[in-house]
Amino acid sequence: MDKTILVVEDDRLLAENIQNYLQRRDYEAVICDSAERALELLNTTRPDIVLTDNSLPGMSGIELIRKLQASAPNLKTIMMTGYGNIENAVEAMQAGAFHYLTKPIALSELKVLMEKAFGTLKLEQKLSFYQKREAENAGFETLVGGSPAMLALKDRITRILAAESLMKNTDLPVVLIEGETGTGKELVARALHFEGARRDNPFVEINCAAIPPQLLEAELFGHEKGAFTDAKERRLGLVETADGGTLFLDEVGELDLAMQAKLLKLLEDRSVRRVGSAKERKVDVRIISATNCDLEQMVRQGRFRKDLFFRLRIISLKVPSLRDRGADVLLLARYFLDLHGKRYGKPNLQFSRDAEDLIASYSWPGNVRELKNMLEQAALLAPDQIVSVAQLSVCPSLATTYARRIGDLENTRFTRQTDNSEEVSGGSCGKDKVLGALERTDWNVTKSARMLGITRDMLRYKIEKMGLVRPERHS
Ligand SMILES: Nc1ncnc2c1ncn2[C@@H]1O[C@H](COP(=O)(O)OP(=O)(O)OP(=O)(O)O)[C@@H](O)[C@H]1O
Repeated sequence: MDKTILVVEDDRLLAENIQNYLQRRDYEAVICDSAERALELLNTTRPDIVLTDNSLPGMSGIELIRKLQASAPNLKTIMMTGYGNIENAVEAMQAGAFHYLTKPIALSELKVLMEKAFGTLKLEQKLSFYQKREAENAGFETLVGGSPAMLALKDRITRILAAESLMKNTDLPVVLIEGETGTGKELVARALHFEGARRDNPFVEINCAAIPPQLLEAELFGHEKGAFTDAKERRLGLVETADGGTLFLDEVGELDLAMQAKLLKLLEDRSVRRVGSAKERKVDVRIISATNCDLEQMVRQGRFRKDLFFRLRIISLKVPSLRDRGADVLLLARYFLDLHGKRYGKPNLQFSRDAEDLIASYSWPGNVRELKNMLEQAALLAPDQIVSVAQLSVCPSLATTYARRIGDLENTRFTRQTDNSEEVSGGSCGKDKVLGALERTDWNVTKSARMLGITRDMLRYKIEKMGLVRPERHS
């Protein structure tokens, strides 16, 4: 990386001193004596850092920083202020400066600051590299499926994106994505972000069910140093991290009422207050949330705020369950078998006829995720090119269904009904019930799964997804 610094200083001697010092350290240093000239030089010198004095003839250094923030936000600016002129330093930082230096300039301090600024730039470049890589796997085409239900969903997403592209600003509407667990809600959220106007900015996700309520506020809104015992440093929250981009709130139905009130405030004021701070900070985030709960029912039960529900559901998307996608089940099964097969060095894996029948007849309570995970195991363990029922039966719940299907049609119907029940699908937002069952059975997964009417695999998945941890016993 070429490291170029533009020094804006009308004291010629000082400017040349700084230039010589930086050049001796292998930096490219260009000097100029006014903010206006600095702006002209931007295109030709393409600096990474602008080091500027404040009192310049014409436009001030602070004004220059403001202009640079607006036109070249990736650039790092550093303000040089007169000794004791702390107001200027504060103003510069508020205008978006990376740092400030007090005059007389200590060259050793300048060196440390340059290293720090270039270190930050490198990290940011790395982040944007990861972001680009992530974007490649997050577009619209990652949503496999051609069933009427999926085509309707894709059509709705396309229409939303088309309408958003006509918007004059990037203040994109809030979206709520509903659907059973594992149906692809996160994939839909990513498609909306990476196909939309905010695609070059961060996509930050948080699973509201996986973080204990007492930690969630600091995680989302950040905290100041010393705000609580473990707050050794000031930390940005995820909302601020997502500034300019999208904040994806997964399992939003798991937020408790106190956090719901804070989220509502964020949606209304577009600002955050870090824990331990009195200051509100403006943020520009697009909020997409997802849930497998029946939020309307939760509103009726007083468990979810009505005003928040309406705020979150400006645009609503429903992702269909896998069992309602007809031939997509096989399409996805072949897609995943191929995907995992290639990963494990087994290209050209195929299903036997029976295996396809079985896949098509099972009700997939864990939806696409269950299918994908099951096929990873099948691909890994496949002894030859044809994947038969025997390889699929590594998934106990599937084996049971198959056994029932061929032995007892009545039972199959029963299984399907059970699998379709709210409890299995997570449609009634089962965290309390899951926890209740686990507590009653002393965390016996088999017994709890039976009690809940779901498979053991499904219960294990839910435990992991909901971040449930068995409490330690105290003797
Ligand atoms: N239509 C699809 N095409 C390809 N892969 C899919 C599709 N739908 C889901 N997947 C894959 O299935 C897995 C689960 O999807 P995802 O995490 O988006 O589901 P979810 O609805 O957000 O789940 P949860 O409610 O548990 O958070 C992911 O690995 C995802 O890539």
